[in-house]
Amino acid sequence: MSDTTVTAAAADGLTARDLSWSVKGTVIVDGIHMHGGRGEITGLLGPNGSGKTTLLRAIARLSKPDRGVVHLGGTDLATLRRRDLARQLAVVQQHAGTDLDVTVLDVVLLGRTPYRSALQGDSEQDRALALDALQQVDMVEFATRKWATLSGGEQQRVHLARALTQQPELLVLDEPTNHLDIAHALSLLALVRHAGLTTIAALHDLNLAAMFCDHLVVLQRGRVVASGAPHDVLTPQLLREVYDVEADIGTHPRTGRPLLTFHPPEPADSAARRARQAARQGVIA
Ligand SMILES: Nc1ncnc2c1ncn2[C@@H]1O[C@H](COP(=O)(O)OP(=O)(O)OP(=O)(O)O)[C@@H](O)[C@H]1O
Repeated sequence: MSDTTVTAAAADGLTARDLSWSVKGTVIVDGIHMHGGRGEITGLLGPNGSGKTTLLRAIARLSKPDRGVVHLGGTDLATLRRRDLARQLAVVQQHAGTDLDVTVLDVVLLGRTPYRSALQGDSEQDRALALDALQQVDMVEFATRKWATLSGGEQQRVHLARALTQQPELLVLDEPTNHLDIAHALSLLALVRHAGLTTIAALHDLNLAAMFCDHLVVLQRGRVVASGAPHDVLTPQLLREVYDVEADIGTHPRTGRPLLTFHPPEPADSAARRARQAARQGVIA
């Protein structure tokens, strides 16, 4: 059986095995094993600096892992040429800005690049796909606007439109809601769910993660410390141990998903919390 041959375990969705990445001798993500079900949203959680972006970059082959493999539908992503990889996965990164003097529609049409030759222009079908994606993210009236004039949240929605226009199997989203108001955050995640793509998304808002993700993976200091269904993962104990916060976990009356209510920290706890946070900043052995 060749490396790229489908195996029973890896055929369905995204599987990372023993994925590790380090910089100048410091291990940033360490031996990650995770699975994202086909057509499901897997939420990647963890405090600032826990390794979410680094892991997403290694999964998307934006950086080369030190070791480990990533399979999508049974294919080892490391075996794909750039163009084939771009047909398989689309990435929406944090701070993915560009200073180019281009329109919003031009940015979305970049999603069609993997499907055409260097000399080929945009087809009518490309434009129709791009405009449809802009419609879905509620940005179609901005199609002719200069990209650089958009707000952070508008740029984020356009980046999702570009990723959808790419028609990938896998969507990799790094904090896709961080610039969005609550209405657009909810509608963007609902749109992602409706798209039915295998999706892995780093999220900071735990209530949004609970509401939209099928599966959660929690990172702490570059390692997976919990993974499973939202109800199983989001416990008061995990929130205390990983985020150093106190919370009550109820059930959303309409969705049946976990509903988190956080306790404001007591002023007297601040010094102890800062000390615990400083202790957590340690380098991974
Ligand atoms: N190229 C690099 N050189 C040095 N340190 C790095 C590099 N890339 C990442 N790190 C460090 O690795 C750790 C993990 O970073 P990463 O961006 O993956 O965290 P994150 O979980 O996405 O954080 P956040 O929630 O703040 O976005 C951080 O401490 C970061 O400073």
